[in-house]
This record gives sequence, structure tokens and C-alpha cells, in this order.
Amino acid sequence: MSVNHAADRAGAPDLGELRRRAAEAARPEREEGLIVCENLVRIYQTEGVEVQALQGLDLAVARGEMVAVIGASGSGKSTLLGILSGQDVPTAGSAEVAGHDLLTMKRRDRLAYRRGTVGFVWQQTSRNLLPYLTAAENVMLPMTYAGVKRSERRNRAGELLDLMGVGYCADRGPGELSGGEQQRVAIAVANANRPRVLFADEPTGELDTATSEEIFAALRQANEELGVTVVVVTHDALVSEQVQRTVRIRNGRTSTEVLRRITTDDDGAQELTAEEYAVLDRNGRLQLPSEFTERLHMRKRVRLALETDHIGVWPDAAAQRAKADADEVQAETEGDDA
Ligand SMILES: Nc1ncnc2c1ncn2[C@@H]1O[C@H](COP(=O)(O)OP(=O)(O)OP(=O)(O)O)[C@@H](O)[C@H]1O
Repeated sequence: MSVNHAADRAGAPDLGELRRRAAEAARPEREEGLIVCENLVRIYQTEGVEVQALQGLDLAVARGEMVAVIGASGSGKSTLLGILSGQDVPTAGSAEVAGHDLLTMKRRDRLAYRRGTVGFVWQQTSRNLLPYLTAAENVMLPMTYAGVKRSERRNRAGELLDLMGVGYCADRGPGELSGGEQQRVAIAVANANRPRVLFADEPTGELDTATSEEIFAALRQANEELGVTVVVVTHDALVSEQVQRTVRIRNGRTSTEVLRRITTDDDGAQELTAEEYAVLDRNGRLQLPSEFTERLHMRKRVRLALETDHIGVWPDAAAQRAKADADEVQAETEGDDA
């Protein structure tokens, strides 16, 4: 008898197990990726004034991706990069990079994270390199902190500078390098300790078009050859249009993404297609591009219609009236001009 009771108990989950299962079922599904930000918030307080630099930003970047982050000045791009690179701490939400929780990370772990897990390239060429060291010494420096042997440091520095196409600059100081060469050395420095992610904040901002292309090629080289995931903040259309994925930040939130892919038609001709997507968060919220809503005078409310394979978003009656009025004014203006 007692054996049967034991068997019954073994088959039926106990209260603790039921609670665990309920908690599991209630837990929202997590995004997957090397970088995952959910509902990320960063509020700055200066002289009693509150600035919400990030207002619930969602972002997921897969391992090995190269992503461009774009957005108007003040939209929160640098704030995001500051958090992801471990230099700043978010106010709320969650941010995880290569398994590191950036909200709860301790001071000591933060230093190790900045030195080993991520690499950083700044816009100001002078900020990336120490002026009294040669290019090779600059690349070796982070490896010294990481305790890498001298011979290995030298070899790796040589390899990285060669990969970035600036091997010939190894024994020169930053003052003897062009802006483009300095940035390519900076990318080598940022990759010295084999980081999982390379962050670059406007790395081509101070450079002309031809040089920008070289820097972009060097970033791409690092992404493809070293396997490092790259997140680059840029105003430069040349850069953002050449990556597979561009994420646009608006008012501290990710608003739209452009995904680019190469398609091959029946005749074998290849074509690059770019499609714009709005980001849908876990609560079903999405931000419509202002170019779209302004064109149709959409303001406070839109009409939704569920179709079999898409959702239609329509202007409400007020927006339709506003658009009709605007069209009338435009027609009159054109009539006057004619
Ligand atoms: N340390 C700070 N203290 C107070 N406010 C700040 C601070 N850093 C950024 N901000 C504010 O937060 C908002 C986002 O700034 P952020 O620098 O992240 O924007 P950005 O998109 O990188 O802009 P830009 O393209 O001009 O560099 C802005 O309103 C900015 O003024």
C-alpha cells in the first residue's frame, strides 16, 4: 500500500513544482541574441531638469551581425552605446550583452567587461589612441592589461594592423598618421582582446567620403574575419546603406528597421532589396514613421482593420478632413501660381 502511495506522489507534481511551472508559463518570452535590450530607460537629471534619453527601447542583435544605428541628433544613440559598452548604467529595463546583465553588474565586473567583452571606437580620432605610443604599442596595451605574453602581444598587434591594412604604420606615432589610418589602428586596438562586440560611435564622422569607405571596409573586415559583432552609430548614409540591418532610433525608442538582402531573379541577376519594418514590442506597440503619419495627417487616433494577411491602418475622420483641407489649399496655391 505504502509503495502505491509513493508511486502516486512520484507521478503528481508537488506544490513547489506547480508554482515553478506557473511562474515559467507567466514569464514573458525573452528575445534571443548576443545583445538584448528590453524596455530600456535612461533618465538624466541635471539641475533639477529630467531628460528621458531612452524611453523603453527594445533591441536584439544576433551574434556575428553588423548593425548600423541611426537617428536624429539627441535621439539617444550615444546614450545607448554608452550603456551597452558598460560606461553608463541604465535607469530601468533590461540590457544584456554576451550573457552579462548590465543593470546588476558589479563595479569590478564592469571593468573586466569593458576590457575583455567589448571594444570601442570613438568619433574623435585623437580619443582612441595614446599619442606617446606607436600604433603597435597602442594595440598591445589592452593585451598587457589582460596579461597576454609579450611575444604574443607583438604577433597579434602585427596581425591586427595588417588585417586593417595599416601594417606599415606599426612603428609610427598617432601624430604621424592620417585620420583614416588612426581610425583603422583604433579598430585594431578595439579588437586586441578578442571582444565579442565592437561598438563604434560615428567612426567616420570627422573623415571625407573616400576615407570613410576605408574605415567602413575595416569594420566589415573585423566583422567577417574576426567574427566580432559590430554595432555602429552613424549619420553616414554610405555606412548605413551598406549593412544588412539599419535600426532607427526616434525619441529614445527603436522605431523602424531597414533590412537589406540580395535576391536573385529567374535569370540569375542579383538585386539588393531594402525593406522597412516597424518594430513591434512585446505589448504590441509600434511606432509609425512620422513621414507616413504626417503625409496622411494622422494624429491621435487611427482606424485599424484586420485583413487575412495584414493589418490596415487608416486615417480617422478628423485626419481625412485635415488632409482634404490641405489638398484644397495646395490646389488653390498651384492654381494661383499658374
Ligand atoms: N550626461 C547627460 N546629462 C544630461 N542630458 C544628457 C546627457 N547625455 C545626453 N543627454 C541628453 O539625452 C538625449 C539623448 O542624447 P544622446 O547623446 O544619446 O543623443 P544622440 O542621438 O547620440 O545625439 P547626437 O547624434 O547629437 O550625438 C539628449 O536630449 C541629450 O541632451
